[in-house]
Amino acid sequence: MSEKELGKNISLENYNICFETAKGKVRAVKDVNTVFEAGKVTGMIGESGSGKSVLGMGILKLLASNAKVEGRCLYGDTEISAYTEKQMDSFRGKEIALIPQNPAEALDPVIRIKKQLIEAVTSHGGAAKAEGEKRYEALMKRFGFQDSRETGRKYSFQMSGGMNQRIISVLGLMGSPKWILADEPTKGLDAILRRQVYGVLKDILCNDIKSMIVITHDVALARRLCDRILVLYQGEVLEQGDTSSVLGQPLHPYTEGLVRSLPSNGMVPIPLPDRDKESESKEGCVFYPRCPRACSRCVHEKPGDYQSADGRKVRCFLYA
Ligand SMILES: Nc1ncnc2c1ncn2[C@@H]1O[C@H](COP(=O)(O)OP(=O)(O)OP(=O)(O)O)[C@@H](O)[C@H]1O
Ligand code: NI
Repeated sequence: MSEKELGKNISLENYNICFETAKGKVRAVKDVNTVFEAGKVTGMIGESGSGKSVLGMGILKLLASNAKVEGRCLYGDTEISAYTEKQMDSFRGKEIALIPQNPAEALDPVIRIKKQLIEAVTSHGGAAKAEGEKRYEALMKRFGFQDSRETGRKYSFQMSGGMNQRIISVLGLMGSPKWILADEPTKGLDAILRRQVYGVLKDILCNDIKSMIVITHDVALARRLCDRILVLYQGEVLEQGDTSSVLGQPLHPYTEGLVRSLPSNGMVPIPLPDRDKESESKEGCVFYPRCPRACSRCVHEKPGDYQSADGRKVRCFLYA
């Protein structure tokens, strides 16, 4: 596939996001340096609150108004973090489309399905109406809606969760984007729906879009779907590299713990933070209070991103 179809690499350089709140500053994303490669699926994993969604929404510039961003986000050589809202508006959907976590929130309950889907591509002066109609028909069939006319007349509340999930996938694909950013596509779904969503993502990967960012708690899903993995903890990317090495032979003690906590590996939980260690240091490694392999250096010094022999980057002094 050509760059025209694959899109361009998304690079983050010294990327930081903090929120100004009544209680002070919350640093949600800290010193991220990474490249999401076009043509690959990159998974962002990590526990709740680790900054996965904030990082994803940062790329798309969909952050709350109290957010402050430092550093750069590039699309190819273009600094999209410097784009105006208007520039971003035509960039989203056309280059990178979001498949949001919650279909119910993404769909407008008072507009019929078909109208919403067509407007997604015609309202920004993008595609012509006829073109939109054609794409709508084709995508609805692909996603298993045999009667696209009947379904198109419905409202989202008249459909099941699984149907709405497929509808927002169609919505994401209407603008023929190069990239998909899927935020927790399987969160809160039962096993059957999870399999369905996985099938939908696989289908998109086989037929339409090769460049994807998938945000998930679900390490098993990440292992099956992703070429590359970013492991987040308290806003930092602690380990990044190919899925097989990161999940197969984890290097960072946190990744090690995550992998050992999987049901298939005996569900050994990661120890909770050590209170004394927590109060001991604020400037050291973020994982220090929970780390079974910490050394004295981790208390007051922040590790950098060290490159391992197989090319992954690990934010841990063990690999300095
Ligand atoms: N508008 C905001 N103002 C203040 N803090 C915020 C805001 N939005 C997010 N945060 C904080 O940023 C941190 C990262 O949140 P984020 O939603 O990215 O986590 P996550 O890894 O996606 O978690 P989950 O798996 O639960 O979706 C959290 O501590 C959250 O409370
Ligand atoms: Ni999230």
